[in-house]
Amino acid sequence: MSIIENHKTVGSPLSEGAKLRARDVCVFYGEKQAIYNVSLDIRQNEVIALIGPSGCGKSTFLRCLNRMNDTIDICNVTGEILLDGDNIYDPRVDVVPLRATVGMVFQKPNPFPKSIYDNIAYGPRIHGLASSRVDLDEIVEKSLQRAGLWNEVKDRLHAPGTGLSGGQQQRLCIARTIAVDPEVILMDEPCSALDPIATAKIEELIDELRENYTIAIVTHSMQQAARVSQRTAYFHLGQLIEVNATDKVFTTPEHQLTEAYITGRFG
Ligand SMILES: Nc1ncnc2c1ncn2[C@@H]1O[C@H](COP(=O)(O)OP(=O)(O)OP(=O)(O)O)[C@@H](O)[C@H]1O
Repeated sequence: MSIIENHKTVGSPLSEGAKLRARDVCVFYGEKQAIYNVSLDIRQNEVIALIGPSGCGKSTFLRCLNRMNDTIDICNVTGEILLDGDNIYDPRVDVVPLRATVGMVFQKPNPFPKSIYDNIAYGPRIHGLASSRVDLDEIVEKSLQRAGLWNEVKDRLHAPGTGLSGGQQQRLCIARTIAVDPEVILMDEPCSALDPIATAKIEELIDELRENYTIAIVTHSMQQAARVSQRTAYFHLGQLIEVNATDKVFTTPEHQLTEAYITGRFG
């Protein structure tokens, strides 16, 4: 029997007082199963990194956490995901406010073809978060400040967002996520399109954001996982193999598959 058929998750996938709890989550694309019975808690104000070889299901699992997989017709999710104890897959849940509370930043910066100001103001307008122009101005400024972009753009708020550098665009997308008052931010390889300097800025920002938000980040870079996260979850062929404190995962992993991956024997 292969290791994977026989595996039991090691580490501590469950915890007290978690912000998000995934229980026995399976994901299917049509007939094909991509995630197998994953149970994992994500704690308040932590950065958790999801790592593993290409195709192991990191992004699929991340997208379960704010029902982004609902946008893929053939995708079917079973199991339970609780946000502060409430099942986000309950049919009564409206995914629009859910995706504001559990926001997402994608691999490639995707600003709207609008001004910097309107990129940030768009969400608060739809969600009715500002009662006046002054309110809206305040949200825009605060979000850009939290995303570490305010000083670079405050004199050109009405210039197109697409005119910013790649790293600035990604911080704009983070500011846009922040503007609708999220509690959790999901990041799917947010630095893979960025140079090392822009990457360092986003990593610094992730560390600052942890004070106010809970963050789950998918990354291919083990150095990045080590730099930004407190816990790391290792996925392999759709299964959660190990979750532990990040320094433990990278120094004394409990599972031989984790060890093989971090030492570069596959992946
Ligand atoms: N929209 C889709 N339709 C069908 N199959 C999909 C779809 N998205 C992902 N898959 C399949 O699900 C499995 C997990 O893919 P996923 O993208 O979640 O992995 P990943 O670990 O994030 O990979 P990578 O590191 O390459 O981005 C793969 O076998 C992939 O081919």
